[in-house]
Parts: sequence; C-alpha cells; structure tokens
Amino acid sequence: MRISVSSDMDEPVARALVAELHERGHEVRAHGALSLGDDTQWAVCSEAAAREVASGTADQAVVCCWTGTGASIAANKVPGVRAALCTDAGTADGARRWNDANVLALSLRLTSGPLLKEILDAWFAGVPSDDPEDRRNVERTARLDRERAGS
Ligand SMILES: O=C(CO)[C@H](O)[C@H](O)COP(=O)(O)O
Repeated sequence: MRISVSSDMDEPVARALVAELHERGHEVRAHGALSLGDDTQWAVCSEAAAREVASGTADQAVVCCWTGTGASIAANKVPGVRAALCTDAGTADGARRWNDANVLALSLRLTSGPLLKEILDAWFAGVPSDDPEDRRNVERTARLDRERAGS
C-alpha cells in the first residue's frame, strides 16, 4: 500500500512507525520532521499527508503529533478524509470497521513501540463493514464534505 506519513516532531516512535511500515512492505511517503527540509508544523504536514489520500496519490495516511489531536483535526479538514485518533488496537479496529477511516492519527506521547505494532496490526487487518447502517453513517459524513464544497 502507498502510505503517507507525517509528524511534526522527530521522535523515536515516529521513526519506528516509518521502519515498521517499510517492514510490512508498504511504500512510505514522508512529511514534516520525517522529511529533510520539510515544514514541520502539524497543521501543514498533516494536511499534506491527508491531501495525498484525498487525491489518490496515497492509499492511506498516518499522521502524528505530540497529542495526536492537532494532526487529526488538520487531516479531517481535507474533504474525503476520515481521520481517526487511535490510542489502542480496539479503537483502530473500530475506525476501519465502522468509520471506514482512511487516515490513522497517532499520539507520539501515548504510543509506545509495542502499542504501535498492536495499533498497526488492527488498522491493517480492519475491513470496512458492509452493514447498510454503517455505510449510511459514512455517507452522512461525506455529505458534510459536499455541503462545504457547495454541491
Ligand atoms: O500535539 C501537538 C498538536 O496537537 C503538537 O505536537 C504540540 O503542540 C507540540 O508542538 P510544538 O512543538 O510546535 O509546540
């Protein structure tokens, strides 16, 4: 999979994330502190990674900041993006299953090395539900994107 990754801080867990994604066979596109000379503000690098998902340049993204909140807020402002801040494997599983989330937001503060692997395992194993009620919910949120675009 083509995964865009961003972090506003050059933290060991952010580096471990990139290494882990490579190890799992993904193609990684790095932004922010993970890319030399890039803008490291969370609002800027999270948006850049999220835009690659929205445009189809990337299949999914993982956006990181110290708390994970700024990264998820910025990513969710990009139309077509459904970013989920996940602090455990159960949340990551639900984000893929019920929310069809396409951007994983992580807190650098809370995500230890072993937890990172658990979250990634759940995220990549998760398949979006085909239950009609779940699909309707995802469609209802897509309507907000269309309203903003004025269509
Ligand atoms: O968690 C964050 C945003 O939600 C940032 O990582 C945190 O605010 C630190 O940013 P800075 O180093 O620019 O002060």
